[in-house]
Amino acid sequence: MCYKSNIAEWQFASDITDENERLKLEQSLVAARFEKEAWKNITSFNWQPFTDPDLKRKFKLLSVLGPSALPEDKLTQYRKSIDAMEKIYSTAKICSFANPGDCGMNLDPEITEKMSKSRNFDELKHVWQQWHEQSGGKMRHHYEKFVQLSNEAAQMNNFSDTGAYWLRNYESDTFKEDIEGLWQTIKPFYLQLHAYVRAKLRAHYGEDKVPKDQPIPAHLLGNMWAQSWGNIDDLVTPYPGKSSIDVTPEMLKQGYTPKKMFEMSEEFFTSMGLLPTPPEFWSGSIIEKLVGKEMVCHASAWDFCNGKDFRIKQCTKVNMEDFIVVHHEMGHIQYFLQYKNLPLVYREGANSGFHEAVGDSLALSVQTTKHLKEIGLLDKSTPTDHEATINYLLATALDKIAFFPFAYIMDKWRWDVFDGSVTSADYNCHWWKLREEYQGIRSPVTRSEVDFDPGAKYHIAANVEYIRYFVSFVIQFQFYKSLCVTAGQYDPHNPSQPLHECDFYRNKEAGAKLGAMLAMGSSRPWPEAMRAVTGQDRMDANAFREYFKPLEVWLIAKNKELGEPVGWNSGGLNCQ
Ligand SMILES: C=C(C[SeH])C(=O)N1CCC[C@H]1C(=O)O
Ligand SMILES: [Zn+2]
Repeated sequence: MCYKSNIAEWQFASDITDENERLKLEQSLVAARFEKEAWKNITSFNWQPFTDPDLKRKFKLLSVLGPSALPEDKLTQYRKSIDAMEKIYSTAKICSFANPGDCGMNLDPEITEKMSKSRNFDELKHVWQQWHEQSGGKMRHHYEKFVQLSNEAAQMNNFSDTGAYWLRNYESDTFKEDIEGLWQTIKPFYLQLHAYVRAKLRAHYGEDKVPKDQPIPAHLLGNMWAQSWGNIDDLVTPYPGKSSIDVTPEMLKQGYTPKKMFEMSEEFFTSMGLLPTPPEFWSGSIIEKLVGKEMVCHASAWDFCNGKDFRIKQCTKVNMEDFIVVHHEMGHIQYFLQYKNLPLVYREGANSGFHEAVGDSLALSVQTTKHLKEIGLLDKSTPTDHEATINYLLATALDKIAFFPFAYIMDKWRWDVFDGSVTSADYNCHWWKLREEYQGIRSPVTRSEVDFDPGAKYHIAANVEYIRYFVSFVIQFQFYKSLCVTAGQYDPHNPSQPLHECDFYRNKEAGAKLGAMLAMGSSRPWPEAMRAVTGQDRMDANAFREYFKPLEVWLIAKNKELGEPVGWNSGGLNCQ
């Protein structure tokens, strides 16, 4: 709900001190008292029989109080458990592999950089294990407390558990089935990508390190959580030297700064007739890691609900990966701007996945060879023949396809924990069971229930629901395809205009269509917002499959040629 972003939270997130933690807690208790009063007013009305759809929707959305339903002592414990985990995560440090005396490596930027760039099997294993030990390994008891209190709050709101409370956002009785159906559509393609990447990793690290028919060791994918594999594109690119969308070297050569990255992103939005950011955005945001302070570096966008104060906090590095994240965060800001005049209760995304999809939909246009040439980050002579296309689609697939099983298990694991089918005795075993079954990856070191590896990921430490990103990675291709058709940049019957080359930069019609949907906020059920952009009223993986079709054909043929088995033998993890 809009009023959740407030100054005390911002202060703690941008300057982690005991005093700021105390003030944040104090502020959240004040907010809880207000919410409880408002909730008592709302629920004193017999609103279910109301006939005015808009009034009824407002009462429906406001009639769920959330964790503030807890008595103050329990709410305090609930907040303290989450704040403690977020603080552990955001301040955790490890010692360097190469220089064991250097024990000041932070996740952002040192550890992330190492996981992305190192090709040393043992160094990657060291960094991976140390991070999991210093982050998740220090949180288990906080998480156990959080689960108990969060479920208590959910039940006070008439939900069976926290998972059910989270799913109300999607307003669908078949949501879990719909997600499973989308995963079944995407899974065959994921298995092909997994097989190909495993073959390439085996070629680099050797059969003993990356066995043919086994899950891939989790520390070799260029990312701490193996959620996006784009950073190992150099190891897996099909046609080396042909072309690469990683324009980081050119960004550095041209002296790009985080400020320039944000200004370029804003210009992409305004080129489509979308809204510019107000002065408060530039004066209030933190777009580089602060020196001499501990801060939450995980990127976030903030709406202070006064119609003019909107901010981003991001420890931006000058590279292509962060250039995409900048667009992701600016997509949140654009949504805030578009719905800022709606009643507070409607200042949300149509559902949480919509909010995550806005920036990514535009980033798909920004990253095209066509657009990168347009803004001078790619040489005009860069080829766009079939081999270049396969290189481009594979690099994109390393981020967009690899992500699905990770996003799915982030909440499958929590749904299972919240509904009680997994107890704390099996937290870690169940995590690795899902990681192996869905992602086909395995821990590089032996794990036990001394460890708490889920806590090594921000969204579990900070209690941020995650299936929103799974939804986003499906619908962003529906939005992208529809905006491309509107902009006359894609015609399914014209092979000279493939979907993946579409760039709707400066197209006002596409901007108007997207802006109109964003301005709806959460005032209408999300299928109506979906229809406003795509004409469809459901999530549909076909746009995604259409985008990657040339690559899927190529991967199937390549894996056959390599004699690479598709899939893996599961290690038969038996949790208690
Ligand atoms: C960039 C953000 C802030 Se909303 C983020 O958390 N994302 C964006 C993609 C997936 C997820 C992650 O980093 O795990
Ligand atoms: Zn986001």
